[in-house]
Amino acid sequence: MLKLYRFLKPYTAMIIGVFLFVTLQTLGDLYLPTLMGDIINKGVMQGDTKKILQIGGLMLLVAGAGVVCSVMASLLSSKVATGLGTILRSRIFNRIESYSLNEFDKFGTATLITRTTNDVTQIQTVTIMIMRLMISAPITAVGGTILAYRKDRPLTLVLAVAIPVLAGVVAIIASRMIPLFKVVQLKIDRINLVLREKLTGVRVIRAFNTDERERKRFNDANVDLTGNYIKVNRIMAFMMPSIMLIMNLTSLSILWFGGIRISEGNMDLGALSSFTQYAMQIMISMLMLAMMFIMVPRAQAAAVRINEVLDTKPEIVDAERTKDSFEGKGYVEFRDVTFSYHGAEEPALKNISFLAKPGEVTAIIGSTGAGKSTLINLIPRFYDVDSGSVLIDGVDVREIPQEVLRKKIGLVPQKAVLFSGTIAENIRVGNKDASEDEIKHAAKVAQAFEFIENMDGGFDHEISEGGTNVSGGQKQRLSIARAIVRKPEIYIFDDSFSALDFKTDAKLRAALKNETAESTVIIVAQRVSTIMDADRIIVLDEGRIVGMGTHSELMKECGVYREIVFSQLSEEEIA
Ligand SMILES: Nc1ncnc2c1ncn2[C@@H]1O[C@H](COP(=O)(O)OP(=O)(O)OP(=O)(O)O)[C@@H](O)[C@H]1O
Repeated sequence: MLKLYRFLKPYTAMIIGVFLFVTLQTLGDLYLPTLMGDIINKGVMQGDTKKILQIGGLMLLVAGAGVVCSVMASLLSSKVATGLGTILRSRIFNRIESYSLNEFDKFGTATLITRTTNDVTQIQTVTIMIMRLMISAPITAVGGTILAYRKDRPLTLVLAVAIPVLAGVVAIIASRMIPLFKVVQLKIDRINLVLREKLTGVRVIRAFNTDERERKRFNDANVDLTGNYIKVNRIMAFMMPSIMLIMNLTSLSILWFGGIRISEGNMDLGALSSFTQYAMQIMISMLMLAMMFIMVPRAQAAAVRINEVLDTKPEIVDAERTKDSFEGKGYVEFRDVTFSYHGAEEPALKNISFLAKPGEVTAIIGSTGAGKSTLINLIPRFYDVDSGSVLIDGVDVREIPQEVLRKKIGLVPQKAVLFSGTIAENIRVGNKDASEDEIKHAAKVAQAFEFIENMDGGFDHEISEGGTNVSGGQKQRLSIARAIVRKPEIYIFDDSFSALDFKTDAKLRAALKNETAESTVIIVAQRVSTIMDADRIIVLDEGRIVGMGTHSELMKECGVYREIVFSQLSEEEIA
């Protein structure tokens, strides 16, 4: 956790302020029992009303000042802790933003959300606690003991017995509670995961009537977390009465032995009253310290999880020496590329070599799981190759700054993603400087103009979260318009026409032809009709290229291609 506290640097002055106010408040609190003793001895016992009012006034003043200090300390410590929370959240977010897909695969989204929200809140809460108690608890414990000792030496023996007993009980309880606290975060991760899947997959869940199964999954995770909290609270329930018992027994012993000492004339009533209060202050401060030691490991677990995110360096970073002078505009070349996902036994792509040129359409076809999307993902450098190289305009993608590389590419992913906001804003994601006319033109090419115009508000129509208020085909067309408005050198369509009917598919491809005349177009498709007239068709099978050429060439030479074609087209269409 200390590692995270390096982010507290901008708050140094405020932290010093917190420590100062807490110290003043604690000193005030320690002074009050002495004043109480004085009021009894010098005022009440002597029947001196003036003295009572005098000391009483001073007590009010000290208590009032204590309240002001406490309010100030609370205010400043809250500011520091929430400030730390803000810094941590933005650091985590920035780090996650820099992750390549490998790191996303490694963590999973549910835990990244818990780490950015819940774990940071843990750190925030404990930081306030630490700032308040780190100073006040030791001062109270030590100062209280000295002052109590000065009031009556032999009576301190009671404390010498009570404090170790209290410490022992708290240690036993803490040792049981800390492991339970440590697993809370993991259980919250689980709930987040189930909840996320349930919410994003609600249509499938309804369609397949798996509500019961999902409810059970959520209930299991929920009951598991509740069970954990119940265990914690059971221990807490045992802790409070035990501690109160020890504290009350201590008070009783002090009053008992103090009474004996008073009757023997060795102590006065004022000293006994002060001593009792000091004893309580000492014990409460020890309890607070114990609570801190219980809470810190929980925050420590959160800190470890946050540090894991912050310390995970993205595997894909810009090279120290990057190149941005290119020998062309849109050449994509794979040279003997082999790639495996982390932890996979077999490479997803093996010895892939081909060249896609500007002004040409290169299509990739193959059965599901053949490696088509994987191949596409290597072009914008979402993953790095194991061996071989992917070159854009003669430069290895690993040597091109990622921003420059991705500016060259207009990617339409397999699963169209829309963000909440207007249709125009969604298209503008492709090019933030696009004019209204450019957006309309892109929509026209993507065959989206008509349906957009028919919507309430047209281009200002609001897309709901996750794009649920547009159809699958509409989503795909908006996603295509987004790529077009970018005017990239390289277009990549990853199975982006699958949700379109044949007529719209054909119209869109015809309109695209003019738009992409000078660009390199790479199309992944399941439908042969979509790619039949491509300049080059690459046939992938189990991660290898098993055929490359035009439709007619492949019909003659490539068995796998023929098989795909025969399974989809009628004989007239083939001819
Ligand atoms: N993130 C990942 N981590 C591990 N393995 C993966 C990952 N993504 C894909 N794979 C595996 O890599 C292989 C190729 O997957 P890919 O998505 O490239 O196939 P595809 O040809 O695009 O299939 P489809 O047409 O069904 O989309 C598959 O065996 C798949 O299980």
